[in-house]
Amino acid sequence: METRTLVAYASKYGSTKEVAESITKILQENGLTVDLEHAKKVHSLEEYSAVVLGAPIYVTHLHKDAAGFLSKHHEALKKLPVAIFVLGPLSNEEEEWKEARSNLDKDLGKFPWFRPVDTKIFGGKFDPKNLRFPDSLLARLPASPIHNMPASDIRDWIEIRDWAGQLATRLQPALT
Ligand SMILES: Cc1cc2nc3c(=O)[nH]c(=O)nc-3n(C[C@H](O)[C@H](O)[C@H](O)COP(=O)(O)O)c2cc1C
Repeated sequence: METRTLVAYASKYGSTKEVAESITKILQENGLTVDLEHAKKVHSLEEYSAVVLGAPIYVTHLHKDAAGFLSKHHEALKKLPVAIFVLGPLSNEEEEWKEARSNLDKDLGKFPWFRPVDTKIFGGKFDPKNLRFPDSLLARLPASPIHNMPASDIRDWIEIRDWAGQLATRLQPALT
């Protein structure tokens, strides 16, 4: 029987989607059969043997489409190997990465049944010119952490590809 892996993602401005695309490609290059889908568009996990979920952090929380995915598919996800990756930090400051990890742990703590095979944080991408409401409004508030923040893209594509490559071997045994 053919086994399939799902890469599901949530994304507001596309940077997590691009990472999900890169991870999909690496998994495929490593011999896995992979579908890439927006998390909201996934109706059933019936045909999948493993899942990779990707999402950005927004205002200290995992994107709602990822949280919704975990809630909606919780019975199926309990029985599958699942890896999660998250985009967030916009600089290399240690404090920002620690905060992202703590925010992620807090949100995943709401799903105590969820035991991912790996939980990875990658740096994110930020472009103040592309922000839509209400983020554009948030960026104008002097007290906001994104006020006057310059554009940045600290996604580390080598790290992303390495992670996906290792994931392929970790998900493989579950697929055989
Ligand atoms: C309004 C706004 C709030 C954000 N809040 C956080 C945050 O609380 N923690 C964090 O680590 N990153 C935060 N980020 C950074 C995003 O997670 C990062 O830009 C990510 O790459 C966006 O993914 P997307 O392009 O897929 O939507 C925020 C970005 C924006 C625009």
